[in-house]
Amino acid sequence: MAPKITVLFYSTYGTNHGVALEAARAAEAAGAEVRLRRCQETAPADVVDGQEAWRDQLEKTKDIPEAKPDDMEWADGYFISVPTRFGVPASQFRAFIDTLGPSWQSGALANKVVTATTSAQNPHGGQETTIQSVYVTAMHWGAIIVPPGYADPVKFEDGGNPYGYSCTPGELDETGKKSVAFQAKRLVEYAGKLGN
Ligand SMILES: Cc1cc2nc3c(=O)[nH]c(=O)nc-3n(C[C@H](O)[C@H](O)[C@H](O)COP(=O)(O)O)c2cc1C
Repeated sequence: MAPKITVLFYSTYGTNHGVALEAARAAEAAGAEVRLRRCQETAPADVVDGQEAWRDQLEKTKDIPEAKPDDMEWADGYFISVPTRFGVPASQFRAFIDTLGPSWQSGALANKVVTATTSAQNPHGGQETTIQSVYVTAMHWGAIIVPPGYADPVKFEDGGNPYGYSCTPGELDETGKKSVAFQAKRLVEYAGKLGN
């Protein structure tokens, strides 16, 4: 059976949306069944509407289904991409995560493979801590974390974050896409090995 992967993202301005699209493409190419899901926008409508770039991004992704607990229960693995906010994941991601209490309690989140990516305005503005924060939550679920490490030569060209691909806005170039694809393929590979 094809491994089932949920690509879960939140994106205010499009960077993590771009990463999620690459991840979904690569996971499918690696043989997975993929659900691409976005975290619901929780910022007040007047705040979103007050920024053209934010409003445009929300409009652009309106046809991507919002993530539901079933998307997490269904999958064998998660590819998570979220922006850095003051060194940790955006609250829109956390708001979704906070709906997962019953799924966790029933044991439905255990034994999944997880990998994460992020973006931040500054290369040292919290990319590593954001990804690690996602992994801390994954550990509470009993997940198996699948970081890229330096297990592919592309990791010596993409900025070299071993926890997960990370970039600044506008930086997702061909090398970045190769890195995201490697990370997604590795996730699918390990989902398959575990055979949940
Ligand atoms: C409230 C807020 C907090 C942010 N905190 C950080 C930060 O701690 N470090 C940093 O480098 N960038 C920070 N940024 C910039 C975001 O990380 C950047 O906009 C994001 O990575 C873009 O991703 P997106 O295009 O998917 O929305 C912050 C942005 C906002 C709006």
